Amino acid sequence: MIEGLLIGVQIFFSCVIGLYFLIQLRNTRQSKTNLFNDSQEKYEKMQRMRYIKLTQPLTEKMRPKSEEDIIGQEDGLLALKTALCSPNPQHILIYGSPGVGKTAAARIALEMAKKCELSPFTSTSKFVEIDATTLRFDERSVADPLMGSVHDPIYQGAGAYGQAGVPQPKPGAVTKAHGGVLFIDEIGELHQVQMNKLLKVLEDRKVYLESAYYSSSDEHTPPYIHDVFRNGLPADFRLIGATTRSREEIPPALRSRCVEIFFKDLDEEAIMKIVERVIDREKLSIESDAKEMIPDYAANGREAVSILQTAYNKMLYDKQSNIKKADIEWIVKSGRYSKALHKKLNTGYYIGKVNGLGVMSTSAGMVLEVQAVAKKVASGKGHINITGVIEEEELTMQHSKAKRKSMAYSSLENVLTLMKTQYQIDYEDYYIHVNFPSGIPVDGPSAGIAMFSALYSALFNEPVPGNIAMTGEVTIHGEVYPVGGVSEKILAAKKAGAKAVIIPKENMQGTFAELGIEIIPAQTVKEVVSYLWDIPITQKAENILHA
Ligand SMILES: Nc1ncnc2c1ncn2[C@@H]1O[C@H](COP(=O)(O)OP(=O)(O)OP(=O)(O)O)[C@@H](O)[C@H]1O
Repeated sequence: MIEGLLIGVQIFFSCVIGLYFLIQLRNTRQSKTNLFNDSQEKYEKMQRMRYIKLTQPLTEKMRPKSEEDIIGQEDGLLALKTALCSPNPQHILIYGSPGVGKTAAARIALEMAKKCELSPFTSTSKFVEIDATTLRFDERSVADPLMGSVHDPIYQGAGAYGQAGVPQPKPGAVTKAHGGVLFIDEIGELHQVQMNKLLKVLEDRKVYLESAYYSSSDEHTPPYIHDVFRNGLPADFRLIGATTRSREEIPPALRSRCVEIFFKDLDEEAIMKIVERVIDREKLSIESDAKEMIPDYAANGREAVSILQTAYNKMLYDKQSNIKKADIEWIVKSGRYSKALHKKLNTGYYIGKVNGLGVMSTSAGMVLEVQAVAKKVASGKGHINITGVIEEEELTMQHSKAKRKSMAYSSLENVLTLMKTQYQIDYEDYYIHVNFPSGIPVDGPSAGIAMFSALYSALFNEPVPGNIAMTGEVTIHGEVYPVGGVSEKILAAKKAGAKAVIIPKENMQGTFAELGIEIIPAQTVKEVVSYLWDIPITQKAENILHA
């Protein structure tokens, strides 16, 4: 009787367990069918999407394809080729404004290096492009498209590796670029931690990934995974970083590992060539006054191509047969393009007005006007005013931040001291105003001699020739100290129509003779005065200067 009862219970439980597994099996089948149905639906949708194609935008079509297509960047392109077409290609940093051809030139330079016998690049070398502004910094490195990451079993659900409890490495851009070039656009925006990791990879030429789930003694871990964790993922590439930031803003550790190349801002001539190239290739019909307007409003190559693309679309929309001046005027107005300032120097003489020279954050030179007025007032009632300069600057040091008076502001103080000690002008008896017009905030010491000359001209009523430009730092003893970016400044002065440029003697280089403009090296402000107003330098002044 008890035996019969036990058998009954056994049969009952067997039925329950059998039923349970039957339901499980049905559920699994059901979810598999659902998964496949869902996936099939998505797959079909994707196939339909692949048939939809918009035509290639002009900006894409007009991407430079060969060396000849890069306009106005001969020096930059040559420097790129030299760095890459070598048995030991170098890492490169390219500085330059947006849309001046940095990315296009880097691509072309790699293509040329691939054909160069000396270089280790081969036809399979890849150009991997990544934008630092879109690289999100993830402290846990769960997803790191630059360095690569590890999908730990807890993150990846029921995949084969996850089920086996094995961490799965995901190669990043540094590995994808192995054997080729890794191009990082806007490299100056890279997070500090990512920058440090990148420097380490440049050193090691491989990237090490870590995971708490990796065990070197686990026999179930496939050999590929052991190899990755033991020897790292290969990452032997050449880095080309592009940035619109200035050299000073880029970490010195990166700069010291790279050859630095500067791309120029494109002038009207270069932009016109780009415009003509697009018109030619696309067989666009455009009236000549419409064409001539474009370089006045396009600040770079990308803008030039984009204005043309919009003009072409407008022409089609209006059912016209050619692009007219009115179309470009409409684009300029609706796109809020502002007219480029191509400063041209005048040949007249001016009191209290001097052409200084500066360097923009993009390393291009520019002419900066410096104005000064000086009016004698009752003794001790003087007032000093300086406008158009940055008043204070913040310095970031290794472990702290500090503030100081801007260098342009300090330069004026040097000039005032000089006026008092060497020219017996007590500024407390004068109303003095020095102004930098044009709205560009000025800083740095290099406007020193321009400020000095403008103030000297205003104080002594001495007119200054309008076709001379100058750069140099002034000390309180009247010496002219060297400054940066002198060749870019000379080129900017030449483009603006200057007859001569005064520069610090220490900055003088033999190659300046090829620039086709008179260069006047000056060691002291007395020499500047002597050149501008032909006042002989007295032995006395020399003695004061070198005391
Ligand atoms: N120097 C140039 N010569 C010929 N075309 C140019 C030049 N500069 C820009 N262009 C045009 O502008 C487009 C964008 O240029 P590119 O992407 O190389 O500029 P970039 O300097 O890398 O800009 P960004 O810093 O914004 O990435 C090119 O595809 C090309 O059509």
